Amino acid sequence: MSSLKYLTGFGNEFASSDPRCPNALPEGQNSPQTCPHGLYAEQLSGSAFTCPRTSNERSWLYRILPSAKHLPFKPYKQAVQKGGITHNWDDDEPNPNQLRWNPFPIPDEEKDFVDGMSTVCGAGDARTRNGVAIHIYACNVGMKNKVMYNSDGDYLIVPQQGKLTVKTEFGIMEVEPNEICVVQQGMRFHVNVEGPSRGYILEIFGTHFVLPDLGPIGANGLANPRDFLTPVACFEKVLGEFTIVSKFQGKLFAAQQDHSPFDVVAWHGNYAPYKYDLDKFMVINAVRYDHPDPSIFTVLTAQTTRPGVAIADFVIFPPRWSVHEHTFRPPYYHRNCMSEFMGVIKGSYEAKVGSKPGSATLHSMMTPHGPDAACFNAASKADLVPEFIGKGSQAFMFESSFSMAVTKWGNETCECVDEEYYKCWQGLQDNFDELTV
Ligand SMILES: O=C(O)Cc1cc(O)ccc1O
Ligand SMILES: [Fe+2]
Repeated sequence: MSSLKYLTGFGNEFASSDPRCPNALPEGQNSPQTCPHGLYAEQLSGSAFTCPRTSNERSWLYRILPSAKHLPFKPYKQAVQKGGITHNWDDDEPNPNQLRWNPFPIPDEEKDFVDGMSTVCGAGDARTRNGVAIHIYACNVGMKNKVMYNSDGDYLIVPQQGKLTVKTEFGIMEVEPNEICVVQQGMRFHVNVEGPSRGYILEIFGTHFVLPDLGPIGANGLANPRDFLTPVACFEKVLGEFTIVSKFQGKLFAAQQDHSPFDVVAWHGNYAPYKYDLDKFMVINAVRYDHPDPSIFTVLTAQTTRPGVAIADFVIFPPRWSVHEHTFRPPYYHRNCMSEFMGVIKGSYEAKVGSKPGSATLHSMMTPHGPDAACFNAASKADLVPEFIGKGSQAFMFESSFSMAVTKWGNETCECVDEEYYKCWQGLQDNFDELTV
């Protein structure tokens, strides 16, 4: 059981001060002539200064040394032979096929979170602040004196195997599989792992995740704000060589500094990392007939400027009761004007018999998909008694309004593309009863 403490709530105006150094938060103002304990004041802005209050995000950090004290950045090369991070969406030819990846391999050789990250697909642009990228991480050692920050966007991290200890400037979070965390643009973070670890990352450029509106659902439900956990201030004063890796315009750069960036003694504001336990999701569904759209399972959404249209939604398929009458209960067959990237955290996904943890699928814009033949045949004949589905399972979807390109690594060099995927629909029979026409 972890002894870490957290602040509760989504997007609150938090304030946190490391109890080892009392009264470190300046009172009544953000930038006193001299800060308590000789600290430096530093603002981290997550939105334009002039954003409306509802979307204005910033935090004030009181730290031993300002982030500016580092040596110049130079290009950083990930220790990978194939793959790695890219925003080059013309890396390969467009691929409209139904795609499935067998569980992404975890390397045998030592690899940390930064070097173990490769981009599968994405679209849009970090420079013009509108886009999305999906990455896989597969690693087995903690980052040594290496610390990362993302200048391009926010990371929503979905661990599938192995607990992550994510140390940030704001404090430390432990994130287990079936939990997620969000580390926003600019925040320095360090990832420690306890062994072979793997997961999925949704990156958004240009905005931040919010909770979806609830409309007629009312004031409560889906992911409840009080279940989001933000770390508390926890500083270290460590002198020594630190490598700061910056992801900037889709490329990595590294700079050296002689002190730990985790030297924030106190902070306040509403721009802070958080984690969420997917088991806390309050599931809503049909209780009479028909299969609702999966938007009912949205945990977090990153909206475009078009009302209701997301750069990306994070959607889960949690264990739940299925009670619909005279209904084909699994997902319907469909073609979507959105891109659907799905992964499996544990168990398997209800529409695909035998789908495996650590695997993924991509059904791109207008690419037809739906239950495989085995699922269709079973569900068409099933006795429609109330049934608890997905016990011990958790699948999820990153759904995006962007038409995503698959990278060369995603199409080929990851070496886990399931070339047979299309076959799962080939067994579907023509059941048309011509006698009734
Ligand atoms: O394709 C999928 O499996 C995801 C999905 C699930 C669902 O319940 C309805 C629509 C949908 O796209
Ligand atoms: Fe779908």
